[in-house]
Amino acid sequence: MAAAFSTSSAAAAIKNVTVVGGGLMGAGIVQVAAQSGYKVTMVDVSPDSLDKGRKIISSSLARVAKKKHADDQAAQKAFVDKVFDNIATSTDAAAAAASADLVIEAIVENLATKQKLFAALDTAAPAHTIFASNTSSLPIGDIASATKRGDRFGGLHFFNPVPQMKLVEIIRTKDTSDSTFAALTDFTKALSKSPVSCKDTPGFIVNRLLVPYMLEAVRLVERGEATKEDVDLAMKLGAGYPMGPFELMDYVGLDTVKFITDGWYEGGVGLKGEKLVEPSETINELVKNKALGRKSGKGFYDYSK
Ligand SMILES: C[C@H](O)CC(=O)SCCNC(=O)CCNC(=O)[C@H](O)C(C)(C)COP(=O)(O)OP(=O)(O)OC[C@H]1O[C@@H](n2cnc3c(N)ncnc32)[C@H](O)[C@@H]1OP(=O)(O)O
Ligand SMILES: NC(=O)c1ccc[n+]([C@@H]2O[C@H](COP(=O)([O-])OP(=O)(O)OC[C@H]3O[C@@H](n4cnc5c(N)ncnc54)[C@H](O)[C@@H]3O)[C@@H](O)[C@H]2O)c1
Repeated sequence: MAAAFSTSSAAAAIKNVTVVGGGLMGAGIVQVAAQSGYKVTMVDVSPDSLDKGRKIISSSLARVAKKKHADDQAAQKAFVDKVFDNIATSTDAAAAAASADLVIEAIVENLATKQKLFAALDTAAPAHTIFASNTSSLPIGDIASATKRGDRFGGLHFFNPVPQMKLVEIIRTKDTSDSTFAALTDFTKALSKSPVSCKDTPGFIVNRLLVPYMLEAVRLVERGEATKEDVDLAMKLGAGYPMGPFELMDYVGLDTVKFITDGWYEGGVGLKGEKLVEPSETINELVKNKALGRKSGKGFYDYSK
């Protein structure tokens, strides 16, 4: 039981990591954990999805390898091979969780789907295994309520692109034990990321500020006050953001932005019915047309050329 091991042994006990969901975020988490020496199993629903995850990792690792070993192709290949040696893949989440010390979930942003997954993993994983969700917006306590290991459950919120973004928000619920929190903090540091901690509150720190900002950018354009191109340029050159809000929404995925907004507007604690997070017809229409942003080749902008 987590309560039985000390801070340092809890952290040291994490050797095998299972990441469920090998999309934009899951693949990134698999990559940075494998790069840091953990044995990682990437789980997704089908061999095709796992292939997509492997491709995300390959192209990201190629960039990292080029940076590490500029003119040495053999060293680049050796680096990439070494990281892939630490990565296994599976379509069987329960089997993967059975040998994991830490399970990180990065599947679709839907409470019932996440609860169903964790309920199944709870019976399959050993007692010591820590569970973490990478949810952008759902209460960690609600997800954890599907399990009997609330003390060994926390939020581990990474940012996109995972290999590049240094921040991880660590969320503790009222039940998360000190040793679980310490293990998640030490794991984050072992990935060379900088942790911040936050209570289990909608959007944690970053998304609570970022999502209303992105929605207001959409409303500004809907009101005809400026073009999306000018809004993006303005926020890059006038506020020093690396991407404008429309570029960033396309980067995050418009389906994810919609899941977050809908969830909060329909029932997020303290945000229900708030104008600040009112769903956007423009985003709804784009998602309906499968224009999900970069990952589908089109969103606010066209990436197909
Ligand atoms: C909604 C969720 O819950 C929460 C979120 O995730 S919100 C989204 C948070 N993310 C952001 O805000 C991202 C904002 N954008 C950025 O920071 C930058 O535009 C960016 C890092 C994505 C790309 O940077 P940019 O300078 O435009 O491109 P580029 O020159 O290709 O890359 C910059 C560096 O990042 C590296 N990089 C970018 N993407 C990478 C990836 N997927 N894998 C590895 N390295 C990557 C590049 O190799 C390069 O490294 P270098 O400077 O050491 O040579
Ligand atoms: N996109 C972002 O910028 C971002 C940033 C931080 C956190 N998040 C959160 O991370 C999670 C994943 O987001 P994403 O952008 O990687 O989504 P994505 O759509 O790119 O990937 C989700 C992956 O999960 C797989 N999946 C779905 N249900 C599954 C199941 N039951 N078992 C196994 N695999 C399953 C899908 O096949 C897909 O490959 C969401 O909770 C999202 O809110 C997203």
